[in-house]
Amino acid sequence: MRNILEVDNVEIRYDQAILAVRDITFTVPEDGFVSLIGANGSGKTTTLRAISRLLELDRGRLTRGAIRFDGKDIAPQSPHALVAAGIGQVLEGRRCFLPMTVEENLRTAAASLRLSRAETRAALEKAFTRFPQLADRRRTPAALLSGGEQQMLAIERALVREPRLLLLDEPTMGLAPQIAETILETVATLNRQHGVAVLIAEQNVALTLRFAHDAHVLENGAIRLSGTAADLLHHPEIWSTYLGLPTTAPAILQAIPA
Ligand SMILES: Nc1ncnc2c1ncn2[C@@H]1O[C@H](COP(=O)(O)OP(=O)(O)OP(=O)(O)O)[C@@H](O)[C@H]1O
Repeated sequence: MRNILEVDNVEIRYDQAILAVRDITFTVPEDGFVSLIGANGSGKTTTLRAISRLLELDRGRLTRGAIRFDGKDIAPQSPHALVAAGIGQVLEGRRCFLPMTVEENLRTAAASLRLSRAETRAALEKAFTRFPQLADRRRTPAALLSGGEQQMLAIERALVREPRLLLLDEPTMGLAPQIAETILETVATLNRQHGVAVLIAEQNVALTLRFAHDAHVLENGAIRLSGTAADLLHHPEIWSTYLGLPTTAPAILQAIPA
């Protein structure tokens, strides 16, 4: 399968000095679901923001290496052009317009992308089919939604343009386990049934490894471990560092095929 995203030996600095990430190399296949795992400050957000070219807003800069989306270097492209080319991003912190209703939030996203009326109607319908909870609350201001519903709305705002690659920055942060699972299940369905490639940054390692195909563990701005999600689920370092488990295989993981 062709790679929709290639991150090639990337180094990123902030303020021309602070080295945030280095030697980052990985790919996302066109039908891939790839997870970046790591503690606070390990470099997940920096990597995602580099891909959508939002780094400059934080005075960050790619100082080495290259990022290619769909075979093309992203460096000369604007964030807007990358959205038009097929990158959808759900930033950290569930960005939606709080005073606006669910429907208004989706319509605003559609309008900013200059979708036609028919396209907007279709996008709304798809959003409400994927997350029926949002359909029930379509006239509710986003401020009155639960954290999980706000995350669903933030994801749907990114999907309005039908991206080919969806970037998600810690979508399950602070959510109840059942809601976190619903969110990742929906993302996995999008990937499986609609062929949307996914790159997700997550601290919820156990959950993300259940859904991702491949994962990379970031530590202090560098990739420490890479592998299939199944391999990493069986890696003692993952159990001890990220799952808080002893380094002998817990029974629950024995059931998962290697
Ligand atoms: N705007 C910035 N200016 C300077 N340094 C920054 C900036 N943003 C991030 N960093 C530094 O870059 C490194 C990577 O941070 P980053 O936010 O990418 O990690 P993260 O894994 O996404 O963590 P979190 O889960 O907290 O978002 C950290 O050392 C952080 O302090």
